[in-house]
Amino acid sequence: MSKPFLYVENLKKTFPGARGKDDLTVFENVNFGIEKGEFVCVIGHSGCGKSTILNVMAGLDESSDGYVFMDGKEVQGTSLDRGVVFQNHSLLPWKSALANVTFAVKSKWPGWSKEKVRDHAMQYIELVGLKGSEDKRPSQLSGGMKQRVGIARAFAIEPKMLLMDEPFGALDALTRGSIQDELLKICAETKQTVFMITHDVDEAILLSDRILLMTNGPHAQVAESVTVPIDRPRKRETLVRQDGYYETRNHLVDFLVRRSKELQGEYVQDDGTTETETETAPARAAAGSN
Ligand SMILES: Nc1ncnc2c1ncn2[C@@H]1O[C@H](COP(=O)(O)OP(=O)(O)OP(=O)(O)O)[C@@H](O)[C@H]1O
Repeated sequence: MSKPFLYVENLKKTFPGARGKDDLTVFENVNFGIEKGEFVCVIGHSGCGKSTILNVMAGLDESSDGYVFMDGKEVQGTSLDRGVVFQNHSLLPWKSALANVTFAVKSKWPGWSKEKVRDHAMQYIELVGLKGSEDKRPSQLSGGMKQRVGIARAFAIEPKMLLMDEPFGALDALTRGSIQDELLKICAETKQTVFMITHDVDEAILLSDRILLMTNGPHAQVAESVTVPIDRPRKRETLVRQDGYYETRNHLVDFLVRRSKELQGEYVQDDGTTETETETAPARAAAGSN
C-alpha cells in the first residue's frame, strides 16, 4: 500500500522533568496520515500535545521518537513547503499588510520581479477580503483582519502543507464565522492540504474531511480518525440540517466528554481494541491506516 502524502509514525514527545521531577511523556505511538488535498482537524483536551505535534510537523520542534514524512522526505527543520498559521497571527508590526505577504513571497521565489511578487501577494490579499486595507500596518487592523493577513501570507507561498494552530481561537463569533467561510472558499479553489488544531467541534465538522481524536495526556494518542460524512460544498447556515451532522457531532462530543479520559494511557490498536500500557506495546505501523 502506498504511503499518504504526509505521515506521522510512532511519534513520541517527552519533556525532561523540572528539578528532580519525573520526565513528562506528553504523547506516544502517534500515527496518522494525510492525503494531498485533504483537510484534517485534530481535537483533544488541553495538554494532550496537539501544538507540540503541529510544531514537530512544521519542523519547529523535534520529537523524542518516531518521525514525520512529507512528500517522501523526512521533515527536518522548517521549510517554505510548510506554511504555519498561529492564533496570535505573528505579523511583522512595522510592515503593511501587503508587505507582510510580499516578504514571504520574496523568500519563496527570490528570482521574481518586484511587480510579479506584488501581483501574486495582492491576489491573496483579495482572496481573504482585504483589498483596500493592504497599506495598513497590523496596529491599524482588527484582530480578524490581522488573522486574514496571516492566512493570506500562508496561502501565498503555496505550501505543500498548511498547518494551523487554533487560527480563529482569539476571534469573536461573527468574525470567526466569516473567516471560516473564506477558508472553505479558498481551500475549494486551491485544493490546499491542511492540518488544523481546533477546540470547536462545529468548526471541525464544517471544515474537515477527517477529524483525529486524541486521548487525554500524558501518554496521549490518536484514538480515532472520523470521516465527516457531509457533502461539499458546505455552508455554515445549513450545516446542522445536513445528513450526518448530528451523528458526527454526538460522536465527537461523547469522545471528548467520556472516552478521551477512559482511553487515556491505553494503546489504541488498528481494530479499535485497547491494551493497557503494562501489556506489550504494539508497534502500530499505522501511517496510512486512517
Ligand atoms: N517546552 C516545554 N517544556 C516542558 N513541557 C512542555 C513544553 N512545551 C509543552 N509542554 C507540556 O506539554 C504538554 C502538551 O502541550 P501542548 O501545548 O502541545 O498541548 P495542547 O494539546 O496543544 O494544549 P492546548 O489545547 O491547551 O493548546 C503540556 O502539558 C505542556 O505543559
